[in-house]
Amino acid sequence: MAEDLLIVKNLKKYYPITGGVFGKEVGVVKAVDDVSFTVKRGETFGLVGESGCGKSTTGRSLLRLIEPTSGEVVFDGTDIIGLQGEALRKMRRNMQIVFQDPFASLNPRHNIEKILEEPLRVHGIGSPAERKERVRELLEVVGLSSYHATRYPHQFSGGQRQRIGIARALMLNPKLIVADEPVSALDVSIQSQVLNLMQDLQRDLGLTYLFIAHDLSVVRHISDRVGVMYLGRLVELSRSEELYRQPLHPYTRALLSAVPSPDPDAVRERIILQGDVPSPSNPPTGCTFHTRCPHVTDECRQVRPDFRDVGGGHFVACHLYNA
Ligand SMILES: Nc1ncnc2c1ncn2[C@@H]1O[C@H](COP(=O)(O)OP(=O)(O)OP(=O)(O)O)[C@@H](O)[C@H]1O
Repeated sequence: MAEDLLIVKNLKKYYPITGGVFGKEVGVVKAVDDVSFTVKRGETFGLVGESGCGKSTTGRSLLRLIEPTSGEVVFDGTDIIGLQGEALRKMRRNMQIVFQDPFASLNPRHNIEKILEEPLRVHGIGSPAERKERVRELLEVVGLSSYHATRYPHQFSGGQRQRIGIARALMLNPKLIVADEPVSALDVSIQSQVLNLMQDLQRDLGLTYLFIAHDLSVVRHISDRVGVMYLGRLVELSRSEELYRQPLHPYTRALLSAVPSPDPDAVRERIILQGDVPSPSNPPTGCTFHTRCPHVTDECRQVRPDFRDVGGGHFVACHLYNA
């Protein structure tokens, strides 16, 4: 069995920008622009970056909820980009998503039983009695009770709704869960409960997570490895402890300088990013971060840095680390 459950290679998603009376294509938004990474079986890969950097588009493209413009996505040994019809449907059972806003993703007119049963019905799995049983089982697994099955989404708190979102994702026994900002809408006190639940489920069910967040402190403890995105590209990728101990890319360092350190004696440089994130429809030449980088040189303005392994699987796209 291959170690990598998911291999993403040169993934791109460009959205056309149309204009004029004839709706001609006048440009493109490079939401995801040549992203490559792998996720090992059983690991949690955190994908972080500011709003609009392309995290969600990456997560959805690799589930084929959005059609990527180009690239390769190999899941469990199968390139899923070319899959259609029944083959795609079968593959999708193994890859599920948990959304940020559990309320928006749950049909308010359906009770929990109907919501949770739906994936099983769609895939023609089990008899009505077996499906009912599975719903009750999953409610217990996510820390709710079987009597919750007859209630409606509005009767639950935010944290409970996210537990329901997680139960729905688990109904088909997936191998991979893309968790797209699963705790961002929750109170801080509830966030850690949901994160702990996700970690317990990962251990008990052997799940693999792609965990998307804008907040580096949220992914820190849950992730084995972390990829940092900026303007549609990965700028740094490394094991989680290493990224927090020794961030290399000036963008990662700036993001981390805004996160309070658990060590009160740690002296962190304060980096204030200049200006706003440029538009992904007109990204800067060379290194796309150069317009905001405190270390910018002429080379950065002209030459796009390679995404290089600087040792032990720590990748960075920055001219500061050229050999
Ligand atoms: N359907 C679309 N049409 C055009 N542009 C889009 C579309 N969806 C996303 N974009 C643009 O693509 C870029 C990446 O968006 P994406 O939602 O993936 O970012 P994100 O990092 O997940 O941000 P957020 O956390 O705010 O969702 C943004 O500039 C966004 O405006």
